[in-house]
Order: sequence, then C-alpha cells, then structure tokens
Amino acid sequence: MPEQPPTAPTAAVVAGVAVDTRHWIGGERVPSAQTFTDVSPIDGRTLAEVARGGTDEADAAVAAAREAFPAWAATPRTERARILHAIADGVEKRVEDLAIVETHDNGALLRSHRRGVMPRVAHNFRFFADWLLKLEHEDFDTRGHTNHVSWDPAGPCVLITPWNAPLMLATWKVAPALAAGNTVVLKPAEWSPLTASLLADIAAEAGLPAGVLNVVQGYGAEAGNALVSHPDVRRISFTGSVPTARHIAAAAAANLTPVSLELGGKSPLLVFADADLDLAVDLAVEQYDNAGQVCLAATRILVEASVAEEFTRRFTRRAAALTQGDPRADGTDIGPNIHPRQLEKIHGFVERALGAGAQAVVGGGPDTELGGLYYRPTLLTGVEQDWEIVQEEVFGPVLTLQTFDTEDEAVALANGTRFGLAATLATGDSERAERVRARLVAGTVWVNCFFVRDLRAPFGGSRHSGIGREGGTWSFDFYCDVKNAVTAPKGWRDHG
Ligand SMILES: NC(=O)C1=CN([C@@H]2O[C@H](COP(=O)(O)OP(=O)(O)OC[C@H]3O[C@@H](n4cnc5c(N)ncnc54)[C@H](O)[C@@H]3O)[C@@H](O)[C@H]2O)C=CC1
Ligand SMILES: O=C(O)/C=C/C=C(\O)C(=O)O
Repeated sequence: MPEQPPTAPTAAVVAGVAVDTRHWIGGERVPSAQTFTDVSPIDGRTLAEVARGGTDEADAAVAAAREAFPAWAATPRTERARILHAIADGVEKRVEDLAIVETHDNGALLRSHRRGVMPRVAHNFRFFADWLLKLEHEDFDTRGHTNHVSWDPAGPCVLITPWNAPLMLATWKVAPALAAGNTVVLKPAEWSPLTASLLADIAAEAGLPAGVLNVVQGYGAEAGNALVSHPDVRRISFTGSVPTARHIAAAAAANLTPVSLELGGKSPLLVFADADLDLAVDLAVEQYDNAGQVCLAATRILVEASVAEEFTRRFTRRAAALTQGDPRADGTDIGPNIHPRQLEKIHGFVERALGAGAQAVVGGGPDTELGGLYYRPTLLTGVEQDWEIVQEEVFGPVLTLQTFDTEDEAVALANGTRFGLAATLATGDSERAERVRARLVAGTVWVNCFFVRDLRAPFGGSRHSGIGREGGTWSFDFYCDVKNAVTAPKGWRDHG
C-alpha cells in the first residue's frame, strides 16, 4: 500500500471557540497540503495549524471572486445593505467569541476587544451599508446637458491586512468593498489569521452569496504576493509596513491595479507650556495602548522646554502606575507584543538609541519578571532628531521625548520625519491650535484629544504614511469606478 500523505489539520479550538483553519473560497472550505503554525503571544502556546496558501489558492479565490462579481454587482443596493447589516448582527452575536479568539491570537486586551473593537467591527458593516444608501452626487447642468455621477462596482478586490488590529482593520476594507458591489479576497496577517475565518462563517450565515467574500490564509511572500500580482484584480487595499507597501505597489504597477496604502507613522504629540499638563500626560500615556502597536501612536513627545521637567515627572509617575500583564485580565493596561521577531526589533531600536547616548527615564528593556513577549513601557530622552529612534516606526511601547522653545521649532520637529499619518497637540490657546494644525503634515490632527475616530472622516496618511484615504465617500471613491453620464436635453437637435 502506498503511504497516505498526512492530512493537514482543518480546525482548532481556541479558548473553547472552534475555528476552521482552512481557506474560504467560493463558499467552501478549502485545505492546503501545507500549513503554518499560529502561536499565541500571551504564552507562546500553539493555537492552530493554518492552511498555507500559495499561487493555486490565490488563483482559485480570484476566480471565485470574478465569477461571483456580476450577480453581486447587480444586486440592488438595498439588498446588499440588508446583508451587510445581517453580518453586523452576526458579529454582535459573536462578540465574545471574536474577542477571546483575537486576544489569544494577537495579544491585545480582551476588555478592549469586548467593549470597543468588536462592536466597532459590527459598526463598520452598518456604517458602510447605510452610507451606500445615501451615496449620491447632485446632478448638474452643462449647457442644458445633465451630468449624473455614479459609483459603479469595480470588480474583485484584494485586501491585505495586518496583525495589530486584525478584524477591525480588515473590516474597514471588507465592508465598503462589499457595499460598493465588489467581491473580495481577504488575506489576513499570518501572525493573527483566526478572526478572518470566523468572519467568513458569519458572512455565510448572514446570506452573503458564495464567492463574494473569500479568505486566503498564508504568508505575505506566498499567498499575499500571488494575490497582489494577479491580473484579474481590480483594486488592492493594504495596511501594513512601508517595505511591504513597496512590493505591493510594484506588483500593482505591473497590472495598473489601483492601490490604497495605509502605512505606518511616527506621529508627534506637541505639548505647549499653556496646555493642561495633566491632560497632556494622559494623552502621552495613552500612546502605550496595544503595547504601542498602533499606526497612529504619537510616539514622539515634543514638550516646550519650560514645562519639560514637570511633564516628565508627572509622566513617569503615571507610567509607573500602568499594569502590564496577561491581556485577558481586566486590570491589565499593556499586554505582550505580537511575536519574538517584533520584540527583538523593538529592543534593537532601544539598544541602539541607548548606545548613542539616550537615557531611559522609564523602562528600557523587556520585562524580565513577566518574560515572554512583554516589553516594559519605555520613555527615552536625550535623543536627536536625526536618530533612528526618532525617525523610524518602532511599533512597540517606546516613546521619545524632545524639547522645543518656539512654535516654529515645534512644527519643524513635528514635520521632520518621512511620515505624516497623525499629530496631536495639547495647548490651552485656541489661536495657537489653529495656527499649528494648519502647518502640520498629517492625515489627522487631534487637538487636546486622541483617537477620536469617526468613519465619516477621511483616514490616511501623507508622505510615506500612505496613499489615499479611507472612510465615508473616500472609501467608495477607491472601491468604485466613478462614472459621469452626460445626457443631452430632450429634442436638443431641434435647437440647432
Ligand atoms: N498598521 C500599520 O501601520 C502597521 C505597520 N506595521 C509595521 O511593519 C513592521 C513589520 O510588520 P510586518 O508584520 O512585517 O508587516 P507587513 O507589512 O509585512 O505585513 C502586513 C501584511 O502584509 C502581508 N504581506 C507581507 N509581504 C507581502 C507581499 N510581498 N505581498 C503581499 N502581502 C504581503 C502580510 O502577510 C500581512 O498580511 C512593524 O514593525 C510596523 O512597524 C505592521 C503592521 C501594521
Ligand atoms: O482604530 C482606528 O481607528 C485606527 C487604527 C489604525 C491602526 O491601528 C493601524 O492601522 O495600525
């Protein structure tokens, strides 16, 4: 008898929740001969063996998305919106499952997933369903001819998403792409692949037709690369790092596929002497959220020199009160980082900065008591603008502090990196706020607040922080072929 090839695992149970670890293609679960191992950042435990897709799976998923496209594009808007709301209902019913699986998979806080993130996932579907029904451009007249603008579905979309907020960031893309009448192939990050699979179940239960949403699991260089290189793809939307964005943009260029890139940041928090200093400290400490793995994080704290000492004193006290530990515990403020490679990368940045003469006034290394992937919240002072630690995205709980004397200097420091995703300023002077915000290069500026997010607002970055904007009509502009139809007035020939 010939030896049977070993059968790849097809499912896992994570904290009591069953997750299918195969791809979801054309409305069916599809295995791959090979798998990759998904590990929890909480304790290094193996969570699942997940299907490792490549060119065959990418081709099959794009073919399924192409086949499903005409019918979904022709589905009345109201029906598409109804199904998206049904997906939101399904997400709401499974908030607990999604939250627990996501926390085990990427190490972010369980309480945030329960109370904030998963409800936002449901909202992503509701918001874009409702926006679709309101989407219109007033007709306008050109010498008696009527211009009518419409947003036509573009075709199969490939969505490549990261691990820091896996389902939240994926559904920012999935929801508008589907609402617009497109079909989707989603490739979640290999470090956090599981909730995308649960989303496929939820969407199927909600009545989304086969092939409209496909999920291909696997590595970026394999499944991801095959998807973004595919000539039948009409849109590519990516959130992640700059180097990967370059690969994706190059692959997209070969097929002239439009691409939306939401990349990293090195955002500033400007603290002026006239600010409410306690508020400024709160805003600064907030930057440790998700263990610093947030593209928007204001990791460069710029403080007016006259209040820098007091700010640092209060910040140090507040940072010392943060609880680091198991992200499943309600009292935890900061959990682990995602992966040993990420921890190594974070510590490399810190070690090089310390070697160059920076001082760690808070933290400065991995948490030796907790071990594993826990990195102590860190604040580095004595850094210079052209140092790597000030210029490059660390994506860990590491902040730097620099001082300035004048508004001009503050703006120059704030704008002095290749990024331009966000900026936060703390000031008690509303005229200053207006002046400074106008000069900042950033897709989002927050004044005396942070992370106030609204899907009606444009979201995205300038410079190397990305290309394009997501949210509201901006999402539909990207996922659609925007068309202008010009109709002549009745009987126009009679008028000569
Ligand atoms: N939202 C953000 O701004 C994010 C920024 N980052 C930054 O990137 C750094 C490295 O993190 P990584 O996990 O390596 O991010 P990454 O950008 O490589 O991964 C994000 C996604 O891209 C996919 N991917 C990778 N190579 C690909 C390719 N050639 N073609 C198509 N898809 C591909 C991955 O499979 C994943 O789904 C972080 O330290 C952080 O600085 C990472 C994740 C999110
Ligand atoms: O939650 C939001 O509104 C935005 C989150 C964005 C990131 O965390 C990211 O892309 O890294």
